[in-house]
Amino acid sequence: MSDTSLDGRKIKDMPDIATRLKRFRAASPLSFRLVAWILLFSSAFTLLASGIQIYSDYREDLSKIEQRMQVIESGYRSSLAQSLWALDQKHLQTQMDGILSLPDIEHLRLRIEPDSELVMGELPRDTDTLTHSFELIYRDDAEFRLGELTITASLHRVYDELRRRVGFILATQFLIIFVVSILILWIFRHLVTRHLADMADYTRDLSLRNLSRPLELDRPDTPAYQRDELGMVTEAINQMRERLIDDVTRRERDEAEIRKFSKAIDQSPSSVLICDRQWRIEYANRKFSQLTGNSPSEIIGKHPSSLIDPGVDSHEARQLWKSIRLQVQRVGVWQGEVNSTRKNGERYWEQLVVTPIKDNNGESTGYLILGEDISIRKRYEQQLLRQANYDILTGLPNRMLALDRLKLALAQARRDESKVGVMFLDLDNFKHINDTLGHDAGDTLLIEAARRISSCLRGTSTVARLGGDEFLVVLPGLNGPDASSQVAERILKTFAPPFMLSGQEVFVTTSIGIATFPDDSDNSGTLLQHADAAMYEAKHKGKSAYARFTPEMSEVSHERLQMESHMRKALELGEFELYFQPIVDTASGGLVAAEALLRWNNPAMGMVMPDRFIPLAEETGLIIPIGEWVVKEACQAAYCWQAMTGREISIAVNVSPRQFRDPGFTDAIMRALNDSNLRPELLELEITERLILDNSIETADILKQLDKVGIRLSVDDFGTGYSALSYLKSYPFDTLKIDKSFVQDVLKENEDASLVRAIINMAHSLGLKVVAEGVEEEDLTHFLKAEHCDYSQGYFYSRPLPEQDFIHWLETNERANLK
Ligand SMILES: Nc1nc2c(ncn2[C@@H]2O[C@H](COP(=O)(O)O[C@H]3[C@@H](O)[C@H](n4cnc5c(=O)[nH]c(N)nc54)O[C@@H]3COP(=O)(O)O)[C@@H](O)[C@H]2O)c(=O)[nH]1
Repeated sequence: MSDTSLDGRKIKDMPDIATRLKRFRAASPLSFRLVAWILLFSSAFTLLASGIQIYSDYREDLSKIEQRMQVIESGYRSSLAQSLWALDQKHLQTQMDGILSLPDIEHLRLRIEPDSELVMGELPRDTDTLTHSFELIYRDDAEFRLGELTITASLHRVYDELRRRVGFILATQFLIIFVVSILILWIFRHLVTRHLADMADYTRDLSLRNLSRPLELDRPDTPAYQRDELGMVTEAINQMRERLIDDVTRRERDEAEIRKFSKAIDQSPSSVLICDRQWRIEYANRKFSQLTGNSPSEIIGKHPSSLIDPGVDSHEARQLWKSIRLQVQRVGVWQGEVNSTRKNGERYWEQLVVTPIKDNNGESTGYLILGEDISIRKRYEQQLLRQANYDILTGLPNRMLALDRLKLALAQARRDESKVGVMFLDLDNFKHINDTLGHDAGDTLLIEAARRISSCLRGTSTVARLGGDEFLVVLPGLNGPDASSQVAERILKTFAPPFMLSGQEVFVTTSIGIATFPDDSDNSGTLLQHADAAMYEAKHKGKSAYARFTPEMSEVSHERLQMESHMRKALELGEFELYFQPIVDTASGGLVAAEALLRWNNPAMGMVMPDRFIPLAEETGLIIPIGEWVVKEACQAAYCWQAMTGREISIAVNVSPRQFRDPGFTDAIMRALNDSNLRPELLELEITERLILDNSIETADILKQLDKVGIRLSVDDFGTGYSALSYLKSYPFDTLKIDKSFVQDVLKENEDASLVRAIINMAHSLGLKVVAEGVEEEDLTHFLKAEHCDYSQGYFYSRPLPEQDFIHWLETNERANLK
């Protein structure tokens, strides 16, 4: 069967008909063959009939001759006998001449008794003869045998007649056959063969490109013609043509579909492998090649297991594919993640879905393997897992994992009836180191501290970073009460050598609190609280110390917990209040701004100062809603004073680092300004050096954003941090606040006076205004005036005041200034 394509080649059924018709026409035209057969049969029949007829005529001629000889016998016997008896020779001669003149009689021989003979005529030599003899008897009283006459008749005439007839019959037959043949030929050609030729031409030309033209014969289109054989063949060919059109249309549609699917598979974002029933790869799409680096030709015919990971034990790979095969057969699908290897040896994770490809009968004809590179997701998951369980900076387990390990250790200890030590460690002065040497130094310190703590522990122990500078150590299977103390001492000892931070040697100590299971508690949460309480105790003892938990300590720890729980409700209960401290023009003493300072008025704890609760608020994240409340209240207050006094008084608000890093920070600031209608230029945000040293792009961006809308920015507590002057140039600060620790001592310490002087000059050279904090004495104001310090703030002018008192102060001060 010849294959058929859509490019216009002959369709598969066509050559049969076309070549057959062509063969008929070329080698043995049907009409000729038909005529030949008709003529053959009719000629044979006619010849047979003519032969019979000729033979019958021949027999009749022979019989006529024989009859004639009988007639001669009966007519001449007696007269010849008379003539012989009478010896009348003349008469005898006449009689024999008479016989000889008869047709066909050629020879007479008269034997006369006893021994004479009379012969007349010639015996024909080259032809057949018929002879007839009869005796001549004379009857009187007795019978006398006189002789015998033998008559010979020639068949020459009979044969001549026979020949003539045969010649005639053949001539007429030939003529008839010729004429009939021509006639039949013409009729047959007119009625049949020319149409067959048309059909042959049609089918010869028929291709998938010109299926639209139907076969039409040059015949009347009447039912009678439609019903005859040619009509039926024509109809059959046209039906076949229509079926072909349908087939071609369907095939084209199918091919378009197949092309579409094939393109979709080829361009699929997932890798696609198609395997045969024996799991030999038959097809691989483009994504597969991109993913693995293998070209299709390299993997066609291979088993997919060979692609998983050559590094992986081939037995393992085979086992995996065995289980995949079994599951696909049983369940119809296998899904999972496998570790594969690219051609260049790079390992990657792949999510695979393996399904059978089934035919219409539900039989598997092959297998489809869809793959997706999930390396990034996997890495991300592993990262998340790591992030969820490990501290990124030190690589130590984090709080979550540490608590898990603690719970496991407690469960084991319950079974073994052993003890578990829980240690809470906090680096002494970490905040100060972080603030002064910067975050990088702080990070280095944490990493080194983690290393030193770990070096003091056995493999079964766990050291974790809980956050900030806090570490937890879990010591399972303690032998005795002193074991944990010994570990604590070892840790304190490893902290004795200095740490190299930012190129300088720094001595850092740690405070350790210890709680023991089951002596102090049998519950992990409580043990942690107790260890924390013990750690605070150790800190109070003096740094570089450890303390074991005692029941009295739980009260301190309890207080912290209580404060946190109170703080969570404080906003809602309206326990926070803003105090305002004036910032005055150093030269004139007139009010220019006020700093908003937060106070917490808790019914149970009384007035709580920010130093006590702000760190906890930062630690717990509560500083974000609290800080938002502060900015909002401060802006509203400043706007009220403006309405009240008719003059614009700036308001300075402290922003803690945690607040600043909150993604909603700038929005919260803008909301506060919008809600209060305060001009952005009247709001000043006080930012500590610690935050600036963070040095992240986000910090710079947020500062620029705030500056762009006109909000003023000041560096708070300048001098207590790293004091890197470069950042003052890079960031859009307006004001620099010299920390009170320098200001307060300028009159006592020459060094401090020089420093303050230098800071003022430097700030002015950078175009910054300077605020001196902690101005408690009048003499200080003289110094600051002399040094051209722009603004001053301190108890000398006013302590932070509740709003009403501040308004009062404002009015009083205004009046005093007016005088
Ligand atoms: N993130 C936020 N931090 C805040 C907020 N409100 C306050 N704070 C921070 O708390 C710290 C302590 O503040 P406070 O106890 O209010 O102390 C301030 C003043 O009372 C004090 N001060 C002012 N003048 C003098 C003085 O002459 N002598 C002296 N001994 N103390 C004085 O200084 C504090 C203000 O300092 P500063 O912020 O650096 O201008 C404090 O660090 C606040 O930042 C808040 O809403 N959010």
